Amino acid sequence: MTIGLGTGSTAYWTIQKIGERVKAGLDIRAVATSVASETLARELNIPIVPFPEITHIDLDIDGADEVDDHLQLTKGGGGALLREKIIATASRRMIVVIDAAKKVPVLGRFPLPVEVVPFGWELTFRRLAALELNPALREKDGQPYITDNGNYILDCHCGSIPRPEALHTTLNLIPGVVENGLFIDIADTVIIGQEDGSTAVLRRS
Ligand SMILES: O=C[C@H](O)[C@H](O)[C@H](O)COP(=O)(O)O
Repeated sequence: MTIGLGTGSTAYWTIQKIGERVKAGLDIRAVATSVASETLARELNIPIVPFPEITHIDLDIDGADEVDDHLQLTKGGGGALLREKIIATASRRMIVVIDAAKKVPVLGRFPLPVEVVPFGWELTFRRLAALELNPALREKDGQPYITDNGNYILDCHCGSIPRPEALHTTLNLIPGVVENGLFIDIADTVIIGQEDGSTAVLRRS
């Protein structure tokens, strides 16, 4: 199988486990959704397949920042949303792993990350502000945070998102927006780790 490796503190453990199984003889190859996850995979001797050789991706396993009742997701808290969405939408199946605190009835408690090109980002910022999305430029060490793709992130403190499909379309039609963190109709299965150590599984109907 060809496996998509997610990004973040939850995906980290998935990659560790896959690394253990590869060491024990599991025959898979992988594609990573961030520089950090690719570095980790290489350290664990998980074979990384170059893009020209990929004909299909069987399964993508990733974390999320929020999951709603319809299995729509918010992602990008770690800044990897663009690569994550490219890999997730190219995969036959996507499994999302979260802890129970990330399962919400309606998205919006977690700020929605929007990746934008640095050129004229202030204009893009104003477009988002005009939509009352309350954007904030993500920073690291007092400088704009730079994604693996050389872009900026605007975190939108927009509150409840009752119609994520509509917001997703609105955002991606704005010139300067590269991608947003709403993953619509992409996740097939969500595995929720509960505080008592058990898991709950949600599946797209
Ligand atoms: O950009 C980062 C990704 O979308 C992560 O999968 C998401 O932020 C969840 O990360 P974590 O498992 O660290 O909470």
